[in-house]
Amino acid sequence: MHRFFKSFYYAMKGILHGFASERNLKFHLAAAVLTIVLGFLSGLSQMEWLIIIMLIGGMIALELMNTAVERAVDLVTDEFHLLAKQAKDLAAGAVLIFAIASAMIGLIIFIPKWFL
Ligand SMILES: Nc1ncnc2c1ncn2[C@@H]1O[C@H](COP(=O)(O)OP(=O)(O)OP(=O)(O)O)[C@@H](O)[C@H]1O
Repeated sequence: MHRFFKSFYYAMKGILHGFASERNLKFHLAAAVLTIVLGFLSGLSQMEWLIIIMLIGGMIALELMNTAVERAVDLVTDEFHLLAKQAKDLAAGAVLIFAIASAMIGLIIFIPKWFL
């Protein structure tokens, strides 16, 4: 049990470090708060809330993983290296794909509530 709480403690430290140091994570947090406020104003269904929670959680988790890749690459080299570039660009690409999919799903959920 002690090990479990220690892992939880370090995971929380990682999350806090991510939000404190990464501009993108601050942006995602602001977008998440805005989405939740809009969700309450729009009267989302239970299923819509489940989707929104999954998207917000997935987006933040993916951005934390992207930051971890950046840190790991920077630890290995601070010189230009094609593999370092590919690793960072691939991780950033994963974030971008999830962000685009999230934005599209968000529009599909919210547009009918406000404009149709
Ligand atoms: N060691 C490296 N070798 C080659 N290319 C690199 C290297 N480090 C970074 N790059 C390139 O520069 C881009 C930006 O890298 P950087 O580490 O500044 O991350 P970032 O996308 O600006 O993220 P953040 O704003 O969170 O720091 C990478 O996507 C990659 O294409």
